Amino acid sequence: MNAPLSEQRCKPCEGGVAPLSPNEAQSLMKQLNEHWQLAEDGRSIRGEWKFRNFYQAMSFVNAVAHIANTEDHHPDLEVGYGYCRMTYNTHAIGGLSQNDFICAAKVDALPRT
Ligand SMILES: C[C@H](O)[C@H](O)[C@H]1CNC2=NC(N)=NC(=O)C2=N1
Repeated sequence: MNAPLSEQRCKPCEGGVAPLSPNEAQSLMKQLNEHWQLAEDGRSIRGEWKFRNFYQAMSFVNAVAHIANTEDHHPDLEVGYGYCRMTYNTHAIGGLSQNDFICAAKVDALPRT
């Protein structure tokens, strides 16, 4: 049995491996919370969060940035007053890897205010 995604660490990825298949991606989606959606083309996952104000949104996004820095795997972020939207994919392979799901699970494990 593998460790939960949120306890795994990202592995450096510089290409040369196949992206996850749609079936593999669908199966990993079950370990993420309801914020996340698998893109129709199966090449990215996207999440949206609502917050009471700018402070809460920025606090969340700073914690997400910390995950990105410690895992060396980086989301695309849109953030503003009361909202954050986030997309993960693995640029090096033009699709999804386990790294995307590890980071998404770590985002899900963040404490919410
Ligand atoms: C070696 C290291 O894994 C790569 O440079 C990382 C950095 N962060 C990254 N982030 C994302 N989202 N995709 C990548 O392919 C990627 N590559």
